[in-house]
Amino acid sequence: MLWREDRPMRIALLGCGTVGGGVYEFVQERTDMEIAYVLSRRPRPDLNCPVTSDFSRIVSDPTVDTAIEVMGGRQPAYEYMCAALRAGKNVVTANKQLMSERYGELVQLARENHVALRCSAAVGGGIRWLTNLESTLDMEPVLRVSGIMNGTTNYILDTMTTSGLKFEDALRQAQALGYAEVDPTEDLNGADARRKLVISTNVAFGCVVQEPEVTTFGIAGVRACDIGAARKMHRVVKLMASARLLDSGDVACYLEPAMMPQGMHEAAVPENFNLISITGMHIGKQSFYGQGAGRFPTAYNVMQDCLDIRNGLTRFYTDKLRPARVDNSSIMRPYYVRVNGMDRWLQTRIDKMLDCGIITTPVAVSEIHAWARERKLTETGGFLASLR
Ligand SMILES: NC(=O)C1=CN([C@@H]2O[C@H](COP(=O)(O)OP(=O)(O)OC[C@H]3O[C@@H](n4cnc5c(N)ncnc54)[C@H](OP(=O)(O)O)[C@@H]3O)[C@@H](O)[C@H]2O)C=CC1
Ligand SMILES: N[C@@H](CC=O)C(=O)O
Repeated sequence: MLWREDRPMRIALLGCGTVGGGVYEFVQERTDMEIAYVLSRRPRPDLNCPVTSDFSRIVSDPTVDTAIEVMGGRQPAYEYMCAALRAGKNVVTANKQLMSERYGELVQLARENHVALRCSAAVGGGIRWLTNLESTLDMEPVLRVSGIMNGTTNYILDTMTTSGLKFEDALRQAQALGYAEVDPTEDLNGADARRKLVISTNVAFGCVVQEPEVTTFGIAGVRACDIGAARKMHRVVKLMASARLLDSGDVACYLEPAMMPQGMHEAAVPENFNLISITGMHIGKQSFYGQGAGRFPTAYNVMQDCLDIRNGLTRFYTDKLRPARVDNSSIMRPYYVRVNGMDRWLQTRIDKMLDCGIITTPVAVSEIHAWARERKLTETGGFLASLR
C-alpha cells in the first residue's frame, strides 16, 4: 500500500455524479485527503482540481494512493479497478454490479497486490453494514443475513402504502431524488438488490455464490390492490433479501417481495431507508438501519472506507473464497399470488381466496420462483409475495 502519513491521502475520483459529487464536496472540507484527479469524459469547469479523461495518467501517477470508483457499470469501471489494484493503489467502490459479478477475482487481485479493496457503499447506501458484518465475523459465525437492501423500491412501496401514490409517480420521485440506478429496471426487477445480497452472502459465509443462481422476483408488477390485500391482513409489502447457511455448506439465497406483519421492524422502514440484519450464533438478530440510497449518505460510506484505509486498513472484509451453491428448496412459505388466469399447479396449492389474489399453502421458494418465471408472472401483470 502506498499510503504515507506525512501527506494527505491522494485520491483519484473516477466519476463525479450523484455519489462522486458528494465525495468531492466532503473532501473539500478536509485536510487529511485531497482529490488528485477527477476522471471525467467531459469538461468540468465546476471542479477545483485536475480533471482528465485519460485514465493512464492517473494509474501511472505514483502519488495517487487510492482510487474511488463511482462511475458505475461494467466497463470501463472493471478495467480501471483492476489496473488501479495492479498498480498498488487502494480501491474504494460503490459498484455493486462489479463487486457481485467479479467478487472472487477482485478480492484475489487486491490480496495479491497487498492493497485494500473496500465497497461499503455498495450495500446499504449510507449504512456501515459490511463493516459491521466484518466485525461480527471476528467474533462468531453468521448464520443468516436478511433485510431491505434497495432504497428505490422501498421508497415506491412506502409511498404507495402511506400516501396512496401511483407506482409510476413514486418511481419518478425516487429518480428525481437520486436513488434509482441509471436504468431503474435494475431496481424494479430486483437486480440491484440481488447484487447487494450476493456481496453480503459472500462476506457473511466466506463463500462465492454466482449471481444467476440467486432466484429473484422484483416489484415491477405490484399494484394498489396488492398493497390493499396486505393491509387487510395487517401486513406491509417490502422487497426482502434473504440468505441462510445450510448444513451442507451451501446457502439458501433469494430475493422476493414479502408481506411483513405490521409489528415487525422491516414493516416500518420508510422512504429510501434500508434495514439489514445479521443472525449470529450467539448474538441472535442484530439490525442496521439508515438511508439506503442518495448522494450524501452513500458518499459518507465511501469516505468512511477512505478513513479506514487512512487508519491503516489493508484488506477486504474477508479472505475466505469458498465456492458455494444456492439451494432454495428447503425454505417453505405461504405466498400471496395474483395471476391472470389459474393453472393446474396453482389450483392444487390454494389455501384461501382473496378479493384480488389467493394465499397458497406453504411452497418451497425454489418451486414458486420457477413457476413465476415460467408463467412470466411480472410480464403478464401478476404479482407474488411471501407471507412472513
Ligand atoms: N445513487 C445512489 O444512491 C447510489 C449509487 N451507488 C453506486 O454508485 C455508483 C455511481 O452511482 P451514481 O453516482 O448514482 O451515478 P451517476 O450516474 O450519478 O454518476 C456516475 C458518474 O460517472 C461518470 N462516468 C460514467 N462513465 C464514465 C466513463 N466511462 N468515464 C468517465 N466518467 C464516467 C458519469 O459521467 P457523465 O456525467 O459524463 O455521465 C457520472 O458523472 C454506481 O455503481 C451505483 O450503483 C451505490 C449506492 C447508492
Ligand atoms: N438504486 C440503489 C442505489 C443504492 O444502492 C437503491 O435504490 O438502493
